[in-house]
Amino acid sequence: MLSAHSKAHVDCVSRVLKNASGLPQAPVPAPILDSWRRSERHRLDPGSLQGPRILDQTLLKECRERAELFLRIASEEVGRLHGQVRGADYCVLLADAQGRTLDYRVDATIRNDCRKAGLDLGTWWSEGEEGTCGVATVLASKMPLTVHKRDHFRAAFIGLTCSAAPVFDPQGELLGVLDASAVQSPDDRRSQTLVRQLVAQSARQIENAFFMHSALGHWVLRAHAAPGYVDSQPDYLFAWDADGRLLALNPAARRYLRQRFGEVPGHIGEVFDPDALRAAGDGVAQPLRGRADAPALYVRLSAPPRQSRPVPRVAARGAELDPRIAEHLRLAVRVKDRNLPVLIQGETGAGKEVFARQVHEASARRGKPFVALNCAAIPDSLIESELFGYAAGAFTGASSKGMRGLLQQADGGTLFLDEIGDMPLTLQTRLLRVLAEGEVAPLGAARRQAVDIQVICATHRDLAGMVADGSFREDLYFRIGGARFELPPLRERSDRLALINRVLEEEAASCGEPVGLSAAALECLLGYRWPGNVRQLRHALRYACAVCAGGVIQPGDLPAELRGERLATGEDAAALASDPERQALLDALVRHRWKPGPAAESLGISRATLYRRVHQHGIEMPGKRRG
Ligand SMILES: Nc1ncnc2c1ncn2[C@@H]1O[C@H](COP(=O)(O)OP(=O)(O)OP(=O)(O)O)[C@@H](O)[C@H]1O
Repeated sequence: MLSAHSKAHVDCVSRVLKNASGLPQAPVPAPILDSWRRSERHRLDPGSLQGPRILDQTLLKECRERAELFLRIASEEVGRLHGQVRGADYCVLLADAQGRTLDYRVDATIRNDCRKAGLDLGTWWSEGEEGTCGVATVLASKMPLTVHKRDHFRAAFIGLTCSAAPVFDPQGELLGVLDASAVQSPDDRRSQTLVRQLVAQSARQIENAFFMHSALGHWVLRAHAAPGYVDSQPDYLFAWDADGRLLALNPAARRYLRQRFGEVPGHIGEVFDPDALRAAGDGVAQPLRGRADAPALYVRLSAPPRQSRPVPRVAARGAELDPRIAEHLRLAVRVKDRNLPVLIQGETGAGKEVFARQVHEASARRGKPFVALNCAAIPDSLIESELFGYAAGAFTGASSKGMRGLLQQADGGTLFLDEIGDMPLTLQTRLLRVLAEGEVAPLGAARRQAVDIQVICATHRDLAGMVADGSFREDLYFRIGGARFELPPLRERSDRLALINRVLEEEAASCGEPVGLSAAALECLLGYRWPGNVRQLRHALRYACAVCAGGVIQPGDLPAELRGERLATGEDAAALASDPERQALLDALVRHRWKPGPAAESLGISRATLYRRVHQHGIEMPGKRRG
């Protein structure tokens, strides 16, 4: 039975579609009206209250794997956008070119409301099925849009406001859609203008980061109509190979070329005069006039890095592990080998899963399966079948062969349950039974099956507090918390330098070429608070590897928040960087992997003098805790 509100919506859609050409002014913007017409052609029912389709876990995993590079490059910016809009209760979705939500950020406080309204990881937004909605309508129109409340075609979504923008790859293909949505918003569509602009800006940042990734190893021209923005926010990006063949363009550069040449030329020499290009070096941004009477743009040209470029290294791999973590590891292995469950607590991104894997690998069960489930990353409705599996034909839509659950897959090995605090109460009860009885009952199966598993759980939540407020079972809390280990946050770890090196090596390897860190960039990394811990470090270095030119990461290549904090503490980064004595000290320390003896020797000073100067210049030696 439709509510009066939904019924009014259905009447409005029918009236508008019948009379749109006769109305002096349609009540919705033209792109929305076009989408309503398409939705009608798809024979969708505007009165339908059904939520969107949701991918099953296997398909979601496959889609995420296929879009791995896109998700990896976009991740930093998706998080940044969420940081900007979460205060106003927006969630952020990143969908692929088919409209499947593959990355989703939402605050725990609004997660349930969003889920009820149809927003979740794995939701599949196609205009043919869901009608006019943020992601699908942007996929069809290929431009940033707000689909506000009753702009949606189906009544199921008329409470939502969705502002979305397309993301194109450097060859001009649509990669997906970035979207910020809220369950509650004022009725006036203009209230969403700012959010739409933020989303469009973030979509551009993802496109530019994607461009930089594709342009690795090639000539890159950054350009802007104003000289001051060439480095920080270039509007146009062009990349070409040694023969001048244009390989990658960001969408603005593609539009620029289409407007001036009618189509995209194949060679950079058709766009800019080669002599003028040669003159545009790597120094101050130069004005460069394009062919076809284009007005001059300010540009900076970056040459491809030389293959055998010397890369500054900062410390040996495998440097010491933080002693607290080493001790936790030793104890956790002993506890696990005595068949006691291990509970890992720590801030988000602190490396709880990495730690759990290390414990498994060092335990007697090494070589046996290690199976992980993140209870916060999949819908409640899927956790049950993921964990317990189901028998053939257990429910409508179930696979005819049935499915082995993770508990069975982990038989003989270790099951890692991440974000255990997000497990629904009903499943907590079933899990408790499995742990107590060592038997699992798949959905719809006639018989129970014996399983031999050791469990490691992790959470960043206050489980004791959840027990107190009744959202976590006390008996399960005691059963999984045989031994509890608190992982220190990255900012407190004494092995930060070694971690930075290890993660940089891994990220550079996935870019396919060596990348080094300048001393100033290293300082930014060492001095930052890292609220997102090692995950944030990884994303920051991934981003920096994608955007840095010349194979050495400079402070300007790091995400803005890392640079911002340094300035916010009152230090003037430019002044620091331009102090020659400080720079010489840092260079020597970095070159000698922070070993004071060799660094002092290379500078021709004693160790005592080196320490004094390091102190005078406020340089923090890695391995020392900040006071
Ligand atoms: N010791 C490490 N060496 C290299 N990378 C690490 C290390 N610890 C964590 N990471 C990286 O940091 C990211 C987050 O790690 P992990 O998933 O283990 O954190 P978590 O604490 O389980 O996160 P969450 O709280 O979101 O569940 C991953 O990309 C992982 O590769």
